[in-house]
Amino acid sequence: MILNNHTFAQLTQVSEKAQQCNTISEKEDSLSPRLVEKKLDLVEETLSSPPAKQITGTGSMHQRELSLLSNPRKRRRYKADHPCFVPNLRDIMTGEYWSHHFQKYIEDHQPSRLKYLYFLLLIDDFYQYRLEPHPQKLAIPNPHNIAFKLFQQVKQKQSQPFSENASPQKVQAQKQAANVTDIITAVDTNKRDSVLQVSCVLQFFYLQKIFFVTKSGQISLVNDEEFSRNVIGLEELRGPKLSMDSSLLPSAPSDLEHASSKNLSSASTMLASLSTLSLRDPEDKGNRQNDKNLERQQLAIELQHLDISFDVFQFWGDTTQSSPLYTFKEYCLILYYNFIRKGSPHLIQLSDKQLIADIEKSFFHIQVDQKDGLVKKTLKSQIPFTVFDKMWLAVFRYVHQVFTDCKKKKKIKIKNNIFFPCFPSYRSQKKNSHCLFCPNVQLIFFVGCNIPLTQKSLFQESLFNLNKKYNLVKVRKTFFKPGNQHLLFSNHNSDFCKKKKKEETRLKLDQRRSGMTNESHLDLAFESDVEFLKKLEERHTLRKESEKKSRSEDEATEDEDPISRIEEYLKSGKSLRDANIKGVSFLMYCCATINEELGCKIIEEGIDVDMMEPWDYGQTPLHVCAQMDMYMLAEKILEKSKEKKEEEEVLQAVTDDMPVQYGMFESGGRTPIHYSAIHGNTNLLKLFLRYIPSERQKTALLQKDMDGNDVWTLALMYKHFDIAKYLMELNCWVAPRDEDASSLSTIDLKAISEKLQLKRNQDSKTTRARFDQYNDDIVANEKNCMRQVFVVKNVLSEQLCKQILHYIGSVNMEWTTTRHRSYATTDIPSYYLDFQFDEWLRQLLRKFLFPSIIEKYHLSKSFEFGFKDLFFVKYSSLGQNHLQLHRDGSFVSFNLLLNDKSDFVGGGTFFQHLDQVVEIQRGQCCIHSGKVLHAGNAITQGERYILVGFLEGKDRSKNSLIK
Ligand SMILES: O=C(O)CCC(=O)C(=O)O
Ligand SMILES: [Fe+2]
Repeated sequence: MILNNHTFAQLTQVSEKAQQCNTISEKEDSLSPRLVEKKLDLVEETLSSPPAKQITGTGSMHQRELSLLSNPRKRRRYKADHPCFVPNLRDIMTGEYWSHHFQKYIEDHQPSRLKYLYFLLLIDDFYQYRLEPHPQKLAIPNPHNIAFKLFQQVKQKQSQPFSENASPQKVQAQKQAANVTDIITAVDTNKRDSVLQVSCVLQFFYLQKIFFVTKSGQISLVNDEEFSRNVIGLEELRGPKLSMDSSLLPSAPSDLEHASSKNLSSASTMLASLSTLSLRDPEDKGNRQNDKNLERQQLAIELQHLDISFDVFQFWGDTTQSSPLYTFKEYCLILYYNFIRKGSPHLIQLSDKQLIADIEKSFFHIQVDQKDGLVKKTLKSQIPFTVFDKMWLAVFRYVHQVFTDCKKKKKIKIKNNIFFPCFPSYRSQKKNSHCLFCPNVQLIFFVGCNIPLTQKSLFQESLFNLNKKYNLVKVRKTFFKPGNQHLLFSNHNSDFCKKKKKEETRLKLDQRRSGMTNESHLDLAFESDVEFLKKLEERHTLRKESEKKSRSEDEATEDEDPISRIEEYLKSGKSLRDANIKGVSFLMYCCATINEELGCKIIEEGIDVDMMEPWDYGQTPLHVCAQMDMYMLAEKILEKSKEKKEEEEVLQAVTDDMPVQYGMFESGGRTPIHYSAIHGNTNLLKLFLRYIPSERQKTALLQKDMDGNDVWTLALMYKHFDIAKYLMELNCWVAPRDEDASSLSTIDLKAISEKLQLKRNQDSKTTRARFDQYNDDIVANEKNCMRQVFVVKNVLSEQLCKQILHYIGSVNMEWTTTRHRSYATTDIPSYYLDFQFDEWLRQLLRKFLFPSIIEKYHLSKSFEFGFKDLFFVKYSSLGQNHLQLHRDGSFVSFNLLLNDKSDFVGGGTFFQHLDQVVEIQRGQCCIHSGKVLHAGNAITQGERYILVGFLEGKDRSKNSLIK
C-alpha cells in the first residue's frame, strides 16, 4: 500500500486539538513554570541532584550564586523547574524546538544557543517565504521570541506596569520608556552574556524599525515606513567599531513621523557599534577574556550616555503583531552579518570553510584592492536561493559534529538515534501552490529524525504544529526512510515504541550476559532455520526470566546505537547485504544522516555494499550525495566503483518518475549529474565529470531526463546560472530552439530561466500523466507480463512458517496500525523484531523467492532487488478483517501465508484487473506488480497471518547508457 498515514483532514483535526491544548497551557503558563521544562525534566531526571540551597531572592548573595552557575554544563544539572536549569542543545533540538513552545527556550536559555535557534528560525522562515504568493518580501521572525523574558523583567521594574487585561488603546497610551541600563541589569541578574544579549536585543529593535536616535542621544520609538526604506544601511553594520562617533548622532526630529533618513541611518551606525562590541576575532585566541571585559566596560560607558526608549508593548509576548517585511536582499544581509561573517556577534562557526566561501560567493562580488590589499565586498543584486540550502546544511553539519564529538568523548550519553536532516530544497515558486521544500519533506525530517522513540508525545505535538505551520496537505512517503517513518508512521504509538525500545535493550543486555552476541547467527540460520528460530525463542524466554529478577531502569533504557552497530559489523566482516537500520541499508542510513565519514568507512571496509542500491524511485547513494553536497562520500563511491570499472554505471543510474508533494511530480531519467545541477552543487558536478572520459562527457551532459531536459536546462530551470555558464564554457549545451543567440555573451540566461519556470510546472503535469499511464498500461496491455499474478510454491516450509509465527508470538510485540497512511494494515515490520531474525528472514527470501520473481517476470539476471518494506500482517475477524483496493509503492510485492488456511474463512488477495481472489496455502507466496490495484479479501472467521514484502529493483545492466 502507499505509505500513507493520515488524511490531511485527520491531521488538521488533531493539530487543532493540539493547538487548543497549547493555548490552554500557554494561559496557565504565561510566566512560569514552563510546560516545556516540565517535559524536559523527564529527560534530565538521571542527572545529578539539585543544589541544596534554593535560589529565590534577588540580593547580592543570590547573584553571586548565580554567577557560579553561569557554566551551562553546571546549570544543566538542575531539575527543570529550578531557576538555574538549562537544557542542553541536544534537548532543544530533539525536544520541541519547532513546536509552539520554542520561544520559551529562547527566552530562558543561554544566548550562545540562541544563535542556533534564531539562525534556524530565519532559515526556516525563508522557506516559509517561498510559499508566499508575494515573493518580493519576507518576514523576519518576531523578536519577542528572544526578548520576551527580558522585557518581562524590565516591565516588573516599572512603576506602572501594563495590565495584561487592558485594552490595546489603553496599553498604547501607557507606553513606557525603559532604560537600557534596566535591560542590562535584567540581563545581569541572570548572569547571561550581557553583551551578546543586549546587542542581540538592540539589533532586533533595529530590525523591527522601532526606534531612532534623537539629538540628545536618545533613541526613540518610531513607527515609520520610511525607516525600513532608508535605514537598512546594513553596510554600516560592517563594523567592528568599538567607539561611538558622537558627531554621527543626529539631531532630534521635530516630529516622530518625519524622522529623517539621516537620523535613522545613524541609529544603525550606533547599533552597529553596540552590536560589534561583542565581536571577537575567532583567530585571536589570546587576550580574549580581557578584550571581552574591555568591551563590556566600554559598552557600559556608552550606554550610560544613551537613554534608549522603546515600545515594550511591541515586544510583549502576547502581541499578535505581524513581523515586518524585508526584501530578500536585506534578509540575506541580516543573515550574513549576524551569523556568518567572521566578526558576527552571533557567529556560527561553520566548520566547513568551503561552505562559507560558497555562501560569501553567493552574496557578494569580492574584489581585493590592489593598492591597500583590502577586500571589498559588494552585494550582488541577485542572490541565489540555494545559498539558504547551503547555510541550512552547514548548521546541521556543525550541530551533527558537536553531537559526534560529545559522543566520542563520552561527554553525553546519546539516548537517541540522531538522524540528521536533509536540507529543504527549493522547488516551486508557483503562486498559491503548496509546493515547498523538496520532494522529501525535508524540514519535517529534521524534527522526525531527531525525536527519540521514547519522546513520542513531544514528537507528536511537533508534528501537528508543523503540519499546521506549513499547511502540509500531503506528506509523501519517502526516500530518507528512517526519519520519515519515524515521524509519520510511528508517532501515534509511543507506548508501543517505548516497550519496543526496552525490549531491544533488554535483549541486548541478555545477549551480553549470556555471551551470545559472538555467535555467528547466519551460519546457524542456514544449518537449520527451525533450529535458529528455536534458539531465538529460547533467548526471549531467558530474557523474560531475567526480567523478573529486578534490574535498574537505567540499564534498561540504554539505547541501541546504530553507529556502534555499523562499526561492529565492519569489524566482524559480516555481510552488509541485508543489514539495515529501521529497514534502511547502512550506506543509505549514512546518506540520510549526512554522515560522510561513516559512509566512506562502510564503502572502504564493508562486505557486500551495494553502491548502486536503488532506493525510493531509483535514487542511489550517489543521487543523495549530489543532492546534499556530500563531496567526500561521492568521491569515495566513485573511487571504489572505479576499482571495479563501474564508475560510469554509478554515474548513469537513473531515477524513475516520482510523485512529490502536493500532487507535483518530478521527471525520472535523472542521473546524479542531473541532480548536481538541480541542486547547484558545482563541485560535485565537476567531480562527476572527472570520472567520465572526456570523449563521453558531452553525451553524459546532454543526456535528457524523461521530460527532455539536459543538465544545462536543469541548471537554468533551478536558477543555477554559474553551472549553466560552466557548461557553456565546456560547450556542453544546446541552445533552446526559439533562441537565436547561441553564445555565452549574447544569450539571456535569465530570460531562459524564467521560461523554464513555466516549463517546470508543465513538466510536472507531463510526468504525472506518464506515471498514471504506466500504471494503466500494466493492466491494459495484455502483453505486459507485469500484469500477471503468480503463486510460488514452497518458498518456506510449513514447519518454518509455524516456527516464525511462534517466534512472533513469543516476542509478544504489539501490532501497529498506523504505519501506512491510506491503507493501513495491522502489522509488525520485520525490523522491529530482533535484527538477527530480520536479516535471517531477508536472506531466506533473497535465496528462495527472488530467483522465482526474476524468472516469472522475465527480468534479467542482473536485476537486483532491495526490500522497501517487509512486514507481518494480521487479519482477524474481530479486528481488521480486510484491506481496501490499493496500489503498493513498490515495483513488485509479495505476500506469503504463514498460518494454515483452515485457521480462517475468506481471505486471499483480490486483483481488480483479473477480477479474481488469489488464494494460497501456508508457505506459498503470491507475487504481483505493486502497481496493479489489489485488496486484502475479508475474512469472516478466525485469523490470517501473512508476510508482506515491497520490493524495489533495477536492472543494473541498463545503467550504462553512454557506452
Ligand atoms: O492481504 C493481502 O493479501 C494483501 C496485502 C496487501 O496488499 C498489502 O499489505 O499491501
Ligand atoms: Fe498491497
